[in-house]
Amino acid sequence: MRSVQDHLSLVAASVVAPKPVQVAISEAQGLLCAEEVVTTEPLPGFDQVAVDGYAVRAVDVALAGTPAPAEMADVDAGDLEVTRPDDSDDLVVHLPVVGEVVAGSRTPIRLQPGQAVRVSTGAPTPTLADAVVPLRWTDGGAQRVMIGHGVDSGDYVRRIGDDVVPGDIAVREGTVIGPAQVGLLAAVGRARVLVHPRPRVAVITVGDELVDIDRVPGPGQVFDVNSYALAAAARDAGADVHRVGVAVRDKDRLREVVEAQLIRSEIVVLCGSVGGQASQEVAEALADLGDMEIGRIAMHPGSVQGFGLLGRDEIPTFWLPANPVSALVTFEVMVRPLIRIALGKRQPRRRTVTARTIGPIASVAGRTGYLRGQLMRDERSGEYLVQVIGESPTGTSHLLAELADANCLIVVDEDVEELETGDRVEVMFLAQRG
Ligand SMILES: Nc1nc2c(c(=O)[nH]1)N[C@H]1C(S)=C(S)[C@@H](COP(=O)(O)OP(=O)(O)OC[C@H]3O[C@@H](n4cnc5c(N)ncnc54)[C@H](O)[C@@H]3O)O[C@H]1N2
Ligand code: MOO
Repeated sequence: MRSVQDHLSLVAASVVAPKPVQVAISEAQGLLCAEEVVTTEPLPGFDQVAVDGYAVRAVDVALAGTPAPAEMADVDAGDLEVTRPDDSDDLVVHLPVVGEVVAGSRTPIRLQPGQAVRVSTGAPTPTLADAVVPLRWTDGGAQRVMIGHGVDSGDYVRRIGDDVVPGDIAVREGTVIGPAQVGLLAAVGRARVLVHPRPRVAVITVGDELVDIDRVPGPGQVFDVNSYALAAAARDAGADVHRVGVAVRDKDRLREVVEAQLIRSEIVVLCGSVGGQASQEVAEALADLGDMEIGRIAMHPGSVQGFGLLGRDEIPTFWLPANPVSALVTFEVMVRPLIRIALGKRQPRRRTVTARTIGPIASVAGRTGYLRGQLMRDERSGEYLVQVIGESPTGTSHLLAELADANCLIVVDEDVEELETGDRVEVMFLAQRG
């Protein structure tokens, strides 16, 4: 019997990541960037107004909002006036408003000393203006504006290159492209980006008793659960999935179905009939396509598994055991990491933590156990606690509802048969629920 680690090393060595491709940035979400996206233009691309208000020279409004001297005469320097309103001890500055610039305006406006320009957020800053007085500190005047509060040079102005300057890396190679990265790509004018594409995964189920969910099962027949569940697991891992569904077991027809998937996939997953009588027939169908090795892996559930490099392009092809829990657990342990490697992920494995058991756990000696569990956190100590779902470690691989209740897999070492309450054990997170 081969150990999980040895089998995993063998299958992982076989994966060939698809070549990076250019995709539209709207298609890039969730994928890994395969290039250093170097900015060629500054961002913002020009000095911009950051708030609705009046563009001014800060020196012209320096007195606004300052206490009036005890004795003062109104200052009138050309069009600029400084006065003290009757109802206040503080000075205000009055400036002529010589124009208006809105966002998107193409005609540059020049401001002379002692003038103001009405501006809106995103508008190009008028030449010579070095600050904007927000509307709320003014009377909103159209011909002349009264300003009750001074600003410093640079206030409420976004400088060219504030965000990124030419030569900056907007998105690094290896970064997962999320909403902010998509935004940055658009901001620097990139319509397309080089990414690691999703590996294509085909899922085929085999079994005489299987019918698709759009049919009514006859006596002894069951719905094909696994092609749906495995397709969902592959998609969850990041693959581009083709769910073939139930294939007939006839040797020639099955070979054709598998062959058709080998030329359009990076990974093929077959599920069903690997352990029992029917396996011979499936094995014969696959024999023409390459060596499929069927053996026992030291894990439970899901010890019987097949793996081979099939077709002209030696496509990693898994043959997974069909009990629904075994199918999903073997996918989790063996196939998911391959999909993650093909995606370019640095960390292909699920996050694991050490947890303390809150009850005894039985496992099968000589095999690594992947048991359904409920992971919790002790509110006071912050420590992880874990409870196994179900009692028996064997004969329960059909209990899919138990897996649906689990939020983790408890990973029990090969040489451990019994964990006692309070023992420490490794736990693998499954997807977060709720
Ligand atoms: N001769 C042996 N028989 C079996 C062994 C063994 O070692 N030697 N191991 C048993 C264990 S444990 C498992 S797990 C399975 C291995 O998987 P198979 O692929 O051979 O399983 P099947 O016999 O095809 O099906 C098992 C079980 O699962 C149901 N099933 C099958 N496909 C689907 C599907 N797509 N959706 C839902 N349910 C499915 C099937 O009806 C059976 O009840 O083999 C044992 N036998
Ligand atoms: O090998 Mo089976 O997957 O234990 O139920």
